[in-house]
Amino acid sequence: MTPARPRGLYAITPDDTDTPRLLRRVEVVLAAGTTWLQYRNKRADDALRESQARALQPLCARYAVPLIINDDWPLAMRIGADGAHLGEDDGAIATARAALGDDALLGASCYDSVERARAARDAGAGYVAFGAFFPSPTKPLARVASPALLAEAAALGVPRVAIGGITPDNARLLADAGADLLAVISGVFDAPDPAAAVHAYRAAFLPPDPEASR
Ligand SMILES: Cc1ncc(COP(=O)(O)OP(=O)(O)O)c(N)n1
Ligand SMILES: Cc1ncsc1CCOP(=O)(O)O
Ligand SMILES: [Mg+2]
Repeated sequence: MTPARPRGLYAITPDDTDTPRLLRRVEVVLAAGTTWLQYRNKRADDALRESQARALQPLCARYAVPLIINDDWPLAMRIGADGAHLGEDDGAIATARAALGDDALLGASCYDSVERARAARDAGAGYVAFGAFFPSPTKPLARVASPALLAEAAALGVPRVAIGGITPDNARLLADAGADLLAVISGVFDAPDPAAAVHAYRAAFLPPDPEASR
């Protein structure tokens, strides 16, 4: 299942229907050091989602970054992606686990509920995601979660992902609260310098820089 304790940035693609541009934007983020990449595109139709996901595969492979497909585990299975991420409307975790096999990265949205996370883990989720922790420009109506949830979920024994309105300025609060991965769309892809943003998110997992407070 999920390899030992991944930590860092879990970048999620923006709704970009221009495939060459999407690939250019993603490559900057991969080169800067994202830990995982999720392909998510709410503006693409099925055919475009499949072709974009397939185009991202060799790029992710070049940087040794796992590619996880949002919403659609059959697409992940068809193209042999590294995994899938499922929310409450995206099908049963147990069905996806049975189809994708033990090695797939399989994540479940758990919103603000540790009970939901426990059930997802028991059904085969390899990581659990909570949020939104902060107002999200991408999903303004997302359910709200409190950082204390991340510590409560530690006992589940699977990586904990935080999502929703995460910026370089609030990232450390979530890392310190127990998040293993910070899932981010706008904070990375809408940043004036996406590579610098990736570095800033990664820094949230490092000891504080004593020079910064001088
Ligand atoms: C890592 C991660 N966490 C949560 C989500 C949200 O999933 P879902 O609730 O299905 O919402 P959509 O992303 O489909 O709008 C996610 N995609 N990734
Ligand atoms: C998919 C999703 N689920 C909860 S918030 C969110 C969007 C995250 O995007 P951003 O990092 O721009 O807030
Ligand atoms: Mg979904």
